[in-house]
Amino acid sequence: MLVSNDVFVYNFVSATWVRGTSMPGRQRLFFACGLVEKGEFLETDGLFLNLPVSHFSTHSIRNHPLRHYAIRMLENEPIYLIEFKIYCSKLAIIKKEVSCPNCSAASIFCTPKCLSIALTTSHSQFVCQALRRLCAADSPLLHHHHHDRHLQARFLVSAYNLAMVSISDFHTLLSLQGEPYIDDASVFLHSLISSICGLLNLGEFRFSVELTAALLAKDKLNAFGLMEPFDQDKERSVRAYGIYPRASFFNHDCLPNACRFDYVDSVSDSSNTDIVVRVIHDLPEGREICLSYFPVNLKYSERQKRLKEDYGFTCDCDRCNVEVNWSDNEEEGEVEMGGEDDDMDEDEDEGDDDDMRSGLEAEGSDMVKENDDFPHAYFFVRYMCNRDNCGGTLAPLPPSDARSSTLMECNVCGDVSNCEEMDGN
Ligand SMILES: C[S@@+](CC[C@H](N)C(=O)[O-])C[C@H]1O[C@@H](n2cnc3c(N)ncnc32)[C@H](O)[C@@H]1O
Repeated sequence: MLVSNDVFVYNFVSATWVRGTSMPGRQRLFFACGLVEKGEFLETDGLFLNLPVSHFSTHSIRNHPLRHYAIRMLENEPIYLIEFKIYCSKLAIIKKEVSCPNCSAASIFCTPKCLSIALTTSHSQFVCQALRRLCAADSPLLHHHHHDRHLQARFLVSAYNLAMVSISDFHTLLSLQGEPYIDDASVFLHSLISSICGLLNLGEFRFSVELTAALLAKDKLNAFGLMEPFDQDKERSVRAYGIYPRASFFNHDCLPNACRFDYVDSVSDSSNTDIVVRVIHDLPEGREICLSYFPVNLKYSERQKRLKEDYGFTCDCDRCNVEVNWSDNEEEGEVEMGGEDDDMDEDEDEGDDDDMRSGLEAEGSDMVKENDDFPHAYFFVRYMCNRDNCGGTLAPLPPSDARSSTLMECNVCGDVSNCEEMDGN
């Protein structure tokens, strides 16, 4: 068994997943401790992985430049930040909004009841006052700086509120990976929070620039971005960030064996913000279950840059170990494999793909073939969506009646295709 101390065991559907700390330099991973069949999923139970994002209708989501932060810690009332307002979390779609009477410019709720619940939790007096002051703050630095500074300030207000309303949830947030790094941004944000909130009494924690920097680091390394709906003609942007404490234990791999789905726009109740992680293909016992932190079709240099800058590590996954030896031209070759601009065009590479497919299928579900110049070609053919400008990853729908599904769903555009047809059966 690949686990040592700090082990947590969860049961999901028919698979057992284990989180342990055994790998050198890598911590708290999910491991399959039995065969995990393709499509099986880490089921959100509406508790720790459930992150309601918005109560807007699909139409208004599309037309609203939403960006928000959410913290949902266990059963704590979540906090949602969208642009410069805080939204409640109760319902996915509401007809009429209710504003907080004290900071109407900053916070909106779905019903009066929801507002009254929030007043003792996510929208405490502290948050209400801090938001009012933050909206009124006319710091040239805020205007000067990136728009992200506002979002970070909102995140900090939410995080510090957590320390006051649920210390155990605050502990959970602080237990996530991410070391404090004191730089100009954290110093600026800490003094901003100090100026609008005063000296916070956080019990066992000392309100300090170190703590602010630690919170910012947790956010940076662990927040999940929930994207705007897919639109073939537009670049997709993030509309929400959320911290899902347990889902954030998944490490990254450039050829992931699991991928994340959300159904923000297609589910009409509050579970529309559940995160669902599904494995892409069967996994043997002991295999680490990894996600890709960004679309899988990025080039080696782009992936390394993002992982270094955003997550602070150098990736040495199997795919990177092959691509590190590629010349720039070869790298270009990979990206253009399917056409001019990052898209797959199956026709062009049909012959090669077929060879690769049969070779790898004969080997079982392991995608990496040693001594091959392009061992992951199969992955792109089989598991990358080929819709224009999509770049999503395909995973089978969950198994039903003990049978694996042959339907593959794209985690970006939502298209469902039949893999038997793809295989020509
Ligand atoms: C969302 S957390 C993943 C879970 C984390 N390992 C933990 O123990 O909580 C992201 C961080 O995990 C580490 N990480 C994730 N994937 C990694 C990989 N392939 N190699 C090395 N470190 C990785 C990096 O420090 C990254 O910033």
